[in-house]
Amino acid sequence: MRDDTRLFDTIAQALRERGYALCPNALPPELTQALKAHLKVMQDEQFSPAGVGRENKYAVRQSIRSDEICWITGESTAGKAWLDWAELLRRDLNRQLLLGLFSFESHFSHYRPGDFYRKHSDAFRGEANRVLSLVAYLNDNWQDSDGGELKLYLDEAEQESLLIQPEAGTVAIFLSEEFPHEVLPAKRDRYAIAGWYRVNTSRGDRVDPPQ
Ligand SMILES: O=C(O)CCC(=O)C(=O)O
Ligand SMILES: [Fe+2]
Repeated sequence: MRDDTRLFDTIAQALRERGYALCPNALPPELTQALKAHLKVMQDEQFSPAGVGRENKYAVRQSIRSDEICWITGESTAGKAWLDWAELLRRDLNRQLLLGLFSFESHFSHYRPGDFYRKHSDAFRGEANRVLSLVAYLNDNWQDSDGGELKLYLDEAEQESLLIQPEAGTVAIFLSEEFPHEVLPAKRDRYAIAGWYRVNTSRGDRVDPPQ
């Protein structure tokens, strides 16, 4: 596998300074290829409507998000390669930023034309579950006119925001509690992976994250 030390350094520095990192061409090209090839052979039935909320509050709410997802378990070669890469990043960020990231969960997402995910936060303040969000994009030749950007709100008043195009190889990483964001509707199919690093908040009889 190629050496991603410099990329991980850049990500760590951006997280330290701003709380987010946007990196075009960040995924190793052979990993991007493998994930795209895997998406092509995946059947539509492997995807199911995405929900919102955690555990017993989880529910499909198509007025909030209309994409379909498939959790990545590592059973496929491409899925395993992705999890391996996310693990290298986890270890490096823990070493550099002392974040204590403990586990990682991620899913493929498919937004059909017109699909969206309204403004949301990936974690709830004070509930130290999802600490860091990692999104990787898998779409070739994305054009401005295709829409489908990730809109990341940068300040409390949500006046300032960034638009990120879901171009293959681009990776967006941000502190889950700090940056509300939304997925704008696209004019073409939009494929991505969304993932979250969590800290271990297990205590007493409650195991969290759930096994
Ligand atoms: O696909 C994206 O750009 C972000 C998706 C997202 O925000 C999520 O799944 O929580
Ligand atoms: Fe999100």
